[in-house]
Amino acid sequence: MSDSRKRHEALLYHAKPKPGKIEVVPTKKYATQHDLALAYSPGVAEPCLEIAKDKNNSYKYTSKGNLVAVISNGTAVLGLGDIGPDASKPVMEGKGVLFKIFADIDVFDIEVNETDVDKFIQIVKAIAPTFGGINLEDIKAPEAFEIERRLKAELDIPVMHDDQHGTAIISAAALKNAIEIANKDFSKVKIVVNGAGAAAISCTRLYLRLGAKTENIVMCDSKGVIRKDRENLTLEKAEFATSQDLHTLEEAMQNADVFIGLSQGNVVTPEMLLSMAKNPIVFAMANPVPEINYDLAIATRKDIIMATGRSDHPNQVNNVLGFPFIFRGALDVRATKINEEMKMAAVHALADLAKKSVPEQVNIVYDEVSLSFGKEYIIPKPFDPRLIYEIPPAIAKAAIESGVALEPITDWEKYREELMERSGSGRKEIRMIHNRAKSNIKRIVFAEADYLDVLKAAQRVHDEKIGLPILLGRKEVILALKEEIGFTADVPILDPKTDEEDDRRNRYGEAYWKSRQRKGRTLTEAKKLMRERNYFAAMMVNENEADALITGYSRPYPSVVRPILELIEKDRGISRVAACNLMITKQGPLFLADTTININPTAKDLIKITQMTSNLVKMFGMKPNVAMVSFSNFGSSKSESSQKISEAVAYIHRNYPNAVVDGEIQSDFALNPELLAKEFPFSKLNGKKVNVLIFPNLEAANITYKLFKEVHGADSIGPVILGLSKPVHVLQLGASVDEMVNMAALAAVDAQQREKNK
Ligand SMILES: NC(=O)C1=CN([C@@H]2O[C@H](COP(=O)(O)OP(=O)(O)OC[C@H]3O[C@@H](n4cnc5c(N)ncnc54)[C@H](OP(=O)(O)O)[C@@H]3O)[C@@H](O)[C@H]2O)C=CC1
Ligand SMILES: CC(=O)C(=O)O
Ligand SMILES: [Mg+2]
Repeated sequence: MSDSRKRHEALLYHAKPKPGKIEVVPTKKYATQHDLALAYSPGVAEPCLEIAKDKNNSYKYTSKGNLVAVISNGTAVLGLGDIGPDASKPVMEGKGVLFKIFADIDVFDIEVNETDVDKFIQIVKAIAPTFGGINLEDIKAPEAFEIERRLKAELDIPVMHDDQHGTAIISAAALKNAIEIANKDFSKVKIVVNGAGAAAISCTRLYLRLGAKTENIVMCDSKGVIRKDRENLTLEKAEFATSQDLHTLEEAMQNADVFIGLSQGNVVTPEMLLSMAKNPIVFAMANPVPEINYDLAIATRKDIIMATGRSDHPNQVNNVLGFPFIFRGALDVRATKINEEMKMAAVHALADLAKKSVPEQVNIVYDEVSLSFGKEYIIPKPFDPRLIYEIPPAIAKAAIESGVALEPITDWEKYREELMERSGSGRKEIRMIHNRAKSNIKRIVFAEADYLDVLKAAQRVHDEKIGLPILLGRKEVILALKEEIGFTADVPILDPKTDEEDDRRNRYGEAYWKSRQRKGRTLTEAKKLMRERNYFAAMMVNENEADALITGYSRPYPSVVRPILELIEKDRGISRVAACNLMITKQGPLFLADTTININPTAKDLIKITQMTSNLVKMFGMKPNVAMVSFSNFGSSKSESSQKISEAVAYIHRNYPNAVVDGEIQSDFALNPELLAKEFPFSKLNGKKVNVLIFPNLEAANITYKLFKEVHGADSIGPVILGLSKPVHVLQLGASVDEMVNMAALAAVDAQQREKNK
């Protein structure tokens, strides 16, 4: 995209459909006069009086505890310099967005027209009662140092100058990892820091705490190398003044191992990079234009480890990875400060996270095949969903241990769950299934492991200890893909077509033939069929050589379901199988059936589908509340489809009077308790939260589940086949890695359950 297109797009993004990026949203009901009498006068007086008695009550009755002020005077806005408070507002709104989306923290952005240090401090102190924390942003050095130091001392809520400490934490974590990858030693690396402002000084101080040596550091400002013989140095610059006979950045860069840029765009040349030591580490962090362009840098040196502050290249070293999570941890224990211990805990947590295997959704967001720790992935990506539950606990723990937490956490598991919920990545039900799968590891065959996404799912199942994957498919392809994605674990790989599997094929073929000999199959045919992956995999489960099977990623659903139904017996008492999808919606989990198997079920089929789905719901630890949906309500239409539903409902009511099942009912009545109570108070669903929808036919069910997925972005598990005697599940063609992992977890729990019921 051309520069003028980019500029136009950025302006349009900020201007339309509403100017700006953030708005205030009420968190309480405000629909009726009664609601307003609580929200405002007279009801509001009560919390006011409670807070007047004890100001700590503001954490109980107001949004203070989750509200952070992002405050700037616009004197050092990104690398744009002193552009003033008005012009800084888009950046401050942007920080507000990042606080919210990454850590569910609410923000008021406050742009202050004041450069005098005393007055600025006075203003911040005066507004501090509103907030649970204060994030100072884009305030230039040296004023930023005094402002932060005094506010920290004089306020009892966490105060952090993001450009100093957010940047220091992230860049220190990234540098720690880069040094490890480059096989260098923190105590020996020669570091050039370009810039001697708020960010540069704090970053360098933190590197010293990680083992860097003052004598190995050369710092430059806009006038060149900061030497001891320079006059009128600020205290902070004097801390890093060198006695080496160096004058320019160009001289300083010679043989340097590390370049840290926190200055201005385009001040580093390719020649300077070429003069650096072997395997140089270059963090060009000025925003929006780095000290040297990313592409130019990597074209100049093949051995470079390169990072910028931008999101459009690998290795984004930017404080966005820090401030949301640092404040989250601090607010959650009501820390009075953000201290050195908390910062160090964040450094190590971030550095360690980069070494763990990366969730698929991160690969998807960043359009990567497989991110893994190395030169182009030295630090986690901001959209990594693990940040919210890995970083704040580390910070909260450090706050508690260092004695600055007013409300220490004791139940860490619960806290982790809460953090997951905040990001929306929690999905309680899915986590519950994952956790249960982990409690008793089962062997899961992935019948199409020679497909990249299937292999990635198997890798996650292995790494997250959800199950023990057995990989089926073309062995050489699996081995090559395993190497590509860094799946190093030694797990079984079976190729049903090769001679190596002769033995198994013969055994499986014979067992299959025995069960089908009166249905027209010959032994030769049966053995030949075992070359086909789905037959082979299903027989593995039948013969108890695997506990569960996941297949269907690469072929149309019917062509996979057919052999499965031929090979796997139905459960006792089941004449027809069905399929259910669990959708994780904003209103909670919803089980939909039959989404993929019975095109036009009869009343009898609907009864069975309801029973099997209810059993699945119970497997998730929930009570089924079943609405049998239609286009009509309780007999309002005499159509064939409405009548078959009402027939099924009548049967269930007669034979299972305690089951919470009702219909036929329209889906809006089923899902809206107030509407239901008003119009159909007699319904068994009255006062219940419906979590199962049984549809009159496959068309309606299938369309609905796909609409949920596409329009609402609802996560799903399924289609789960109901009614088979073994945990065998067929994916929809092209299922995502997440869907496959969820399905594998469910299959494992299914296997555990059957083991228990034996
Ligand atoms: N990636 C990230 O997460 C972050 C990046 N940054 C970036 O770091 C830069 C500095 O921000 P911040 O510290 O807050 O600002 P400050 O205003 O506090 O400091 C700016 C510093 O840059 C120096 N400088 C300016 N031009 C040059 C030059 N040509 N060569 C060497 N030094 C120069 C100034 O020198 P002098 O002292 O002589 O005026 C000053 O020391 C900005 O580009 C900002 O975008 C900042 C925070 C986070
Ligand atoms: C990222 C940031 O805070 C800055 O560049 O100022
Ligand atoms: Mg900043």
